[in-house]
Amino acid sequence: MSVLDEIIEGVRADLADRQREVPLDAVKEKAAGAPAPRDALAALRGPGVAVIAEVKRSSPSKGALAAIADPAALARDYEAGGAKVISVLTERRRFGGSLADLADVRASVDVAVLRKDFVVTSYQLWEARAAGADMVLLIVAALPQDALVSLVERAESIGLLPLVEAHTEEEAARAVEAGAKVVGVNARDLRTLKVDRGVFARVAPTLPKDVVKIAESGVRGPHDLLAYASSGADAVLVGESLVIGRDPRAAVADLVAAGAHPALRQGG
Ligand SMILES: O=C(O)c1ccccc1NCC(=O)[C@H](O)[C@H](O)COP(=O)(O)O
Repeated sequence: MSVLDEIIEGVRADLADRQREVPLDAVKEKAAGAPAPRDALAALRGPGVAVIAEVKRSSPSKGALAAIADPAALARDYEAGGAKVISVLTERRRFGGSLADLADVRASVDVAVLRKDFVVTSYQLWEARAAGADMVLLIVAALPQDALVSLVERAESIGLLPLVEAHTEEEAARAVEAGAKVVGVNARDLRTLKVDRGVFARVAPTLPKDVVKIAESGVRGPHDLLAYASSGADAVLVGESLVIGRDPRAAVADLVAAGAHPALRQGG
């Protein structure tokens, strides 16, 4: 069994518990009362290379990273540094996250918020919207194509912008076929956890021009952002290097400054 399979097994078990406790209609009712979605697509299409900063306590590859007692305070620091979107890992067993973290973050910042999890059913989309999420991650490797297509459609229909994640050219083609407007290319192979920063340069050029391209994982500082930008990244998604550093606000600001360099893309 791969790491991804193991994670999804745990996600399904936790999901079954929540579905027993809270019927879908109750989640939908909560989603109806959630604040209107923020325009994440416009934020990502703006000038420069956007920074998506992640709230990440732990990971299967590194174990415990940072305690993060107050995710909302961390998110405010990220926003003050210039992050365009805040990503919140809501998976509990391996990442130490929760939907409560996401709701706290969403109530504390003015930028869009991404639910980063292992979504396998539309119930999780409704949960995301009910907690205030504006974007949701869908991982191609975790979903058969018919499920991916229907989750992309359902996400959009309830006001969530799907970020569809690929790791290979074949997965990127599946993301586009499923109708993704935003595709993330993850340098981390979720089956083996190996990080290869060269993956983005191989996969991103196969994506259509109008698709927003996000380079995920392995950003240690501005030099990695610049390398991804030179291969066509519209945005980078950064977790570990921000949460383990001493000054997350300054670390984001350094990335944002690098991404605003006039030699890089200017949006549109
Ligand atoms: O981070 C992991 O070890 C991991 C393992 C298995 C599935 C997903 C995993 N991470 C999710 C992510 O994609 C990253 O949190 C995100 O891209 C940020 O990456 P990084 O900046 O390298 O923390």
